[in-house]
Amino acid sequence: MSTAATETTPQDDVAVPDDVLVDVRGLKVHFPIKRGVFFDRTVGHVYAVDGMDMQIKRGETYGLVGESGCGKSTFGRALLRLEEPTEGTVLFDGVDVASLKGETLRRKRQDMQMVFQDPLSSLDPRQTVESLLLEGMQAHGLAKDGKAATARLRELLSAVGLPPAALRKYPHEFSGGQRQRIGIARALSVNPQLIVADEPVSALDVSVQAQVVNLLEELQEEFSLTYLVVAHDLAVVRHISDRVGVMYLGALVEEADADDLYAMPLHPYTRALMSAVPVPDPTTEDRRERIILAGDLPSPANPPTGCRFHTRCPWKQEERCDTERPQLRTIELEGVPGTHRVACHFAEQIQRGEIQPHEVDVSFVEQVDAQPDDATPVTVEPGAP
Ligand SMILES: Nc1ncnc2c1ncn2[C@@H]1O[C@H](COP(=O)(O)OP(=O)(O)OP(=O)(O)O)[C@@H](O)[C@H]1O
Repeated sequence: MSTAATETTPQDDVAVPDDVLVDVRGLKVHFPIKRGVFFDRTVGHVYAVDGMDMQIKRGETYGLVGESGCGKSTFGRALLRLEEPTEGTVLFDGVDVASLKGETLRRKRQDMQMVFQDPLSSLDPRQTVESLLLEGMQAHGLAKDGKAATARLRELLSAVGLPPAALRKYPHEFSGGQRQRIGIARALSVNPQLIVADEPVSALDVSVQAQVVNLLEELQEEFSLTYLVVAHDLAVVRHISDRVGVMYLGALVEEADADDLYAMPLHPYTRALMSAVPVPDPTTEDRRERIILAGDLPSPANPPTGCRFHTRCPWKQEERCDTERPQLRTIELEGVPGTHRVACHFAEQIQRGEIQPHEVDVSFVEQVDAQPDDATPVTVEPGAP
């Protein structure tokens, strides 16, 4: 397979194409670690997001995956300016979110909403569903007259598959799946363009997960929504996403159209993550290597030098991996023009099989449970035997 690569850096000064809703360049969110009696001494930083560079296109679903602690949630929150960026820019519809203040920021927030993992903790238990939904609408001047507001509330409930009687109830009176529907209705209530869904189904029973994923897909179609879905679960992300980004210790290591990424993972970390997901049809052709990663995720307060993944990488080569941090590069694979990006010095050689993994147990998975096409999401535990 022939490959060619072009270097891109987060700071490249290129115009944002019309089809891009969110353009993120060199985004960093570092949290100070405070010590001392009055917590007035900064003794270090947690490099939660450390150089994110990506675009989300209008109307697409971008799935962001990675292990717990890699910075996914912080990144999602920073897009909505719920976290202050330390460095870098987030352009939303051409406007630099970091430059907004007061009323302009509040108005922009109407276009960007968040759906959380645990609806119970994100919904005030003392408020009825009616009050929860009205709150955001009123804050943005969308529920001026009572009759129109009531009609809108009913419309929202119907959109998320809840009966009008739900309006008078409190969050604890609903099941987990229903509560997530309320959380989604609340996000929808202000007519956003972008919804950041942070682990939207991981707190739900497996049987309910697919229903909520299907609902998100239906709503996207109906309301022309753009989604960033943040999840540790590759199966959920695969099901719902047009494109997928894989995050490791604060930055993307790989990004591609979902089908391409799953068909041809190029980064060693993506390969390891994927190798832990059961295949739908474990025939001889579909057998694949299971890669066991050595060690835990390093602390984001003390990330490794060079390639962040080098301490666990089964393909690690010589010194360059220890000392030089690889940039995300566009890899042009035959038949897949220019949409696959990877941050690995040796991606092409690994892909061509010129470099083999070492010091790890790489074995073929003989037997995995067959999964139907709309497979139940599977929790990915990198490194699990
Ligand atoms: N407000 C904060 N102050 C200090 N450290 C923080 C803060 N928020 C997050 N962190 C740290 O930043 C790192 C990234 O956290 P984040 O929640 O973004 O990761 P994640 O990939 O979403 O993981 P999870 O799925 O467990 O939420 C973690 O080490 C976390 O402890």
